[in-house]
Amino acid sequence: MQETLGIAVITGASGGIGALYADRLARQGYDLMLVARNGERLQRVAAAIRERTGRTVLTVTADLTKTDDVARVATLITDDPRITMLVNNAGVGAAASLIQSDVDAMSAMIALNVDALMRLTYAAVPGFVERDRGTIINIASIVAVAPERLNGVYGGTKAFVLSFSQSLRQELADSNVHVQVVLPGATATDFWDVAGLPVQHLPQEMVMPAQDLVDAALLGLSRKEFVTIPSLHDAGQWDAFDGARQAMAGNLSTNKPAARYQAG
Ligand SMILES: NC(=O)C1=CN([C@@H]2O[C@H](COP(=O)(O)OP(=O)(O)OC[C@H]3O[C@@H](n4cnc5c(N)ncnc54)[C@H](OP(=O)(O)O)[C@@H]3O)[C@@H](O)[C@H]2O)C=CC1
Ligand SMILES: N[C@@H](C=O)C(=O)O
Repeated sequence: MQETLGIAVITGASGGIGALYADRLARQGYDLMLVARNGERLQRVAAAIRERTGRTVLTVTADLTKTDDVARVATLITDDPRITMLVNNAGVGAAASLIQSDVDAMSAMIALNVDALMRLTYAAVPGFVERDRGTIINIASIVAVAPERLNGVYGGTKAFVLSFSQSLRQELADSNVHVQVVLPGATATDFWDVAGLPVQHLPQEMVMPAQDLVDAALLGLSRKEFVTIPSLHDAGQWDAFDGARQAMAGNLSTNKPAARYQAG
């Protein structure tokens, strides 16, 4: 068996995109720590990967909307110097409008998509910096830049993931800790059932198989990409969008209101 590349921690690994990351990273030579709520599904994913790759696969049953569970996973990450990668993938979405959404469910979504991701990143980064080695992969969404597409709270959580990753990347620029943020478009997983809009209801030309999404994202990672949008065919569109943002950034804070806001 090839030597280990360290342990990759993957949240939301009991199915969908996370389970595919688990498979692909184990094949690359990572041992795994897989996190999700459904222990039985996690065990099945882990057993299949052990069988296929011979890698060591640990499972951690945790509900990442719960403070104590997040703290438990954070401690596992902080305490284990063999961990070299964190894939912040666990997340839920919603298709309902603000008026039709249950505000407690929205709050739980923020706890998972934002707070858990932030806390686990805080748990991983200091050790990665100290050892000058590590990779953080944050799974955002195209709704980070197109929030009108689905539920607004969901879009807001993914905008957080993008902004947080942009800032983190800048902060870690002088280290060997790499940050990648992945913005999937619609991907064929259980996500859509959980979100309340079966994937069959989407135009099928917009829906990517989950295997293709993960393989493309990992190819982007191997090229040291920061932002990876597998479904965006014209990469120049992202470059123009981000270039406009960066050009504007230097003009956003001044000591006088703009002329259009000066009375008279
Ligand atoms: N599918 C899509 O179209 C898109 C998905 N994404 C993002 O991709 C990521 C993965 O989603 P995807 O694979 O599609 O969805 P799935 O619903 O297939 O998988 C979600 C995973 O997250 C886990 N999870 C859900 N809630 C919790 C929780 N409270 N605590 C711990 N784990 C939890 C689930 O496991 P369990 O139920 O066992 O806890 C499951 O393993 C999400 O962040 C999503 O926002 C982004 C853009 C598009
Ligand atoms: N990226 C999906 C959700 O997050 C979508 O295409 O809406």
